[in-house]
Amino acid sequence: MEFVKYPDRELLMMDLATRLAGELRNALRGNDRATFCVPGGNTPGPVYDTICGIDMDWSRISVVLNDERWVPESSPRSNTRLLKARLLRDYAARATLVPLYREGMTPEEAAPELSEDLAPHLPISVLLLGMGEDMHTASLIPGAEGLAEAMADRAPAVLPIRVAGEEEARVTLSLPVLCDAMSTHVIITGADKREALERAQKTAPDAAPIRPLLSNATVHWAE
Ligand SMILES: O=C1O[C@H](COP(=O)(O)O)[C@@H](O)[C@H](O)[C@H]1O
Repeated sequence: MEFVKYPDRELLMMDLATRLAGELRNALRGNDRATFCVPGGNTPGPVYDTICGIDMDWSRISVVLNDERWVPESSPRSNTRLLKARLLRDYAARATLVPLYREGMTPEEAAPELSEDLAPHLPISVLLLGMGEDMHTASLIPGAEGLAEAMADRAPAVLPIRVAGEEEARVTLSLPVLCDAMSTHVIITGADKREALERAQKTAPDAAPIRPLLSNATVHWAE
C-alpha cells in the first residue's frame, strides 16, 4: 500500500483528479475503451467537480459506480444522482454510464442482469474507492447480508447487499471484480478514517472488507 498525505483537502481533490485523468488517458492509449469505477458517498464530489473539466476522449470511457443504494435518482441517497450532478457533465458528459439500478425490480432480481451488462466493461482500468469508518468499501459492509457471497473467489460481478437497520437495500461490485482493477486508489479524509485505515490493516477481511484491496492501492488522505 502506498499512503499519500496532503496538506489539505483541496489539494488532495485536485491532485487526485489530475492523477486519475492521467491514468485514464494512459489506459486509452493502449485500448479502445477504458472503465472508470467510482464511489458514491460524501467524500469524492470535489474530485468529480475537477476531473469532469479535464479534456480527454471521454466518449471512450465507461463510468460505473462501486456500489449503489437501491433508491431512485430522485433520492438524495442515490449514488447515480451524485454522478450525474458532479461527474457526468462538462467534458465528462460524453462518457457512458453503466447503470447499477433498475426501477421496479428488487436488487436480487436485477443483480444477474446488472452483472451481464457490466461484463463488456471489465476489467476496471482505474478504480477509485471510498471507505467508511466501519472499514467498508463499495457496499462490502461488515455484518451485512450478502457480504460473504460478494467476497467469494468466484462471485458474480454485481450482488445484492442488505444491512440491518438500513432503510434501503444495496448492490455492490464484488471483491474479485474490484481486485482485478488495473489501478486502485482510495480517498479518505479526517482523523477517524485514518485511524480506521490503520485498524483495517490488522483486521480480518470479513470485519474489514477493504483490507484485501489495500495491498495494491494508493491511499490519498488529508486531515
Ligand atoms: O455508503 C457508501 O459509503 C462509502 C463511504 O462514503 P463516505 O460518505 O464516507 O465518503 C462510499 O465509498 C460508498 O460508495 C457509498 O455507497
